[in-house]
Amino acid sequence: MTSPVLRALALEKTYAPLSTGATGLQLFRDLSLEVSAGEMVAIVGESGAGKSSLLHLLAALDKPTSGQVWCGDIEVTGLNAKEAAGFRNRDIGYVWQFHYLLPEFTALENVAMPLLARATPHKQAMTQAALWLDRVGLGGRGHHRSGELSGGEQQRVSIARALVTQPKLLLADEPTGDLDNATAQRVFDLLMGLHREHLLASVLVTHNLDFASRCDRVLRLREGRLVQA
Ligand SMILES: Nc1ncnc2c1ncn2[C@@H]1O[C@H](COP(=O)(O)OP(=O)(O)OP(=O)(O)O)[C@@H](O)[C@H]1O
Repeated sequence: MTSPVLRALALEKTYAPLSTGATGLQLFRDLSLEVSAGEMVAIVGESGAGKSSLLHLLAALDKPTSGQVWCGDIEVTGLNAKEAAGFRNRDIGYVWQFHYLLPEFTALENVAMPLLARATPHKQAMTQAALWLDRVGLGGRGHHRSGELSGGEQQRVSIARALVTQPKLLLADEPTGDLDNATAQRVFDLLMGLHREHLLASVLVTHNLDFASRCDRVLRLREGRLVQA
């Protein structure tokens, strides 16, 4: 039995009350999660349940009040800001609801960005980016500025950008939330295909119960914990 790629252990996250009058909030209590290579776990839950906040903890974009996150043998929760940035660049592919591409840069340049950020030689980065654009079905669009592409195409580019570094872990936060039904279906199929092909450990946050049901497991975030949906 292979050990899980991702382990979240007894996570707690509490926001303290603020002097502005904002009340405190206990978002997670004793929340645990394990995801293995080749497994896609869907996380569903009401708006405000904490789905995005959980992905932020898993990706070292935020720290829990207590508990640990491990990715392989890296204790994610123990990383300082610089180490966390390196960890995200190396080990995580993150797909957001909004693509966050740089509109003035070409699709190729956007996909190459994470490789260039880790000082991969320019030519090598561009070759890898072109391969990944091909894999998401946009081989012919590499020299178009990302702002000239449709919403579905932009999300495909952002998937290529997330995976160009060949991470072990894929975190996707409502990746189809901004798309019409047919485009959402195509983008989900693409993500699922790449997940399987690369044997990723994947966590998909979605409000789409049809997509969730196609994942290996569906967990519902309720009252600060993950429960079987
Ligand atoms: N820095 C913060 N301080 C206080 N509360 C916060 C902070 N960040 C998030 N929250 C609160 O945590 C809760 C969970 O937010 P989150 O965006 O994770 O929910 P979600 O399940 O992803 O919602 P949606 O489905 O609408 O995207 C919300 O009530 C939000 O206001």
